[in-house]
Amino acid sequence: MARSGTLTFMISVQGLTKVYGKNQVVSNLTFDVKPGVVTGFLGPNGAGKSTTMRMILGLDRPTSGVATINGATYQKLKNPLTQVGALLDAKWVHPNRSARGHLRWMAAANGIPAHRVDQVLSDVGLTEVAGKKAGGFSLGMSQRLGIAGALLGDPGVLLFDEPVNGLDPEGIVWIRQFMRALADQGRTVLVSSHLLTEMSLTAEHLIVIGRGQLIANSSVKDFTSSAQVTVRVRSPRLGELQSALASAGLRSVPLPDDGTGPALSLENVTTDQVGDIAAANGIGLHELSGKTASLEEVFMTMTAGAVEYHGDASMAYSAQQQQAPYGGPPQQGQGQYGGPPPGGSPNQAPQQPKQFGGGQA
Ligand SMILES: Nc1ncnc2c1ncn2[C@@H]1O[C@H](COP(=O)(O)OP(=O)(O)OP(=O)(O)O)[C@@H](O)[C@H]1O
Repeated sequence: MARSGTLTFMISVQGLTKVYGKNQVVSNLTFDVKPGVVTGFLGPNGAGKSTTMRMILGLDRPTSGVATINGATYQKLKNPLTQVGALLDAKWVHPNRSARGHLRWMAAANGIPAHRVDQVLSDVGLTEVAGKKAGGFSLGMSQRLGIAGALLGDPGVLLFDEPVNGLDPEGIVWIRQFMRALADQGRTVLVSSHLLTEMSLTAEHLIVIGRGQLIANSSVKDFTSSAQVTVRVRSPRLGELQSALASAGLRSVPLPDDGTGPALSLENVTTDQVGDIAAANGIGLHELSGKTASLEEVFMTMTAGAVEYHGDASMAYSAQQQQAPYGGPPQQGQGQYGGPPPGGSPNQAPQQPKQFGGGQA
């Protein structure tokens, strides 16, 4: 929980930088992630989200800067799984181990009481398939199992890397609601995604990065209201209208005739302004329309030029991800997931996660 009366944030990133060879993949990132809201960590593919999360979790060493959880680096946390949980790769699980067996192993390796296993299985709706081999789980079930693992130590801080990737609509809604419930309990929840629309439905706050650099750190509301409005106007007296608009200080650009006749386009003005100027000059209009950029258009504009295309480096990264998984010693068989789910995906309604006891921070 937040430390009342202090400004201690649950996750704090200060000047975090990571260089691989000649590539600076995370550049001087500074931000805090606060409890009680879902914070979206947004950026195009290759922007550096996973690398940042891995540095926060002590899995990658920063080239410079520091990331802390509850005021300490991951390495210095006492009983780390009781302070922070993470889902980095849902398929990271021994395929021949049952869901319950996997969690029992994790609990035993981290000194967590065994009774937590059935609690978190119930929280994520996997009780009925707890005895089935995790290797046969659907992606949605695997994500639930990964989330159960992250919750095992009842931590106040949670990180989820692209948790909705590849999920069906039902699974996406479930995860969205579950994340919000976790935040409502006072936890700090950082969720990465490359999809702004998805994040705008899940998160209240956004940290946006492109090419490893901070692009925005704002509420979803502020971020999305920065969407640009484009006004399109047609008139039989277009030349006169353009002059009148220019006299009023509004710059317009002629649009090619799309079959409806020549038109003008204006940015960052309202249809009211254009209509008033036309009326004041006695110019009739045949069309006056405003179009707000979609969220994805805003995102694309903001991160333009910041999209990293994966080359050989991504292969190096995949190889590295096969190393020690988060939360315990390495397991065999990582990435060998396959086969149909044994009992289909658990269709039950999302349950509220167990009330967060707090007290860790
Ligand atoms: N171990 C590594 N060695 C070399 N380059 C790496 C390594 N890990 C990551 N990178 C590179 O760092 C950049 C950022 O990768 P990262 O996975 O952090 O981005 P991301 O925002 O999480 O994107 P994605 O969603 O595609 O994984 C990419 O260019 C990636 O290839």
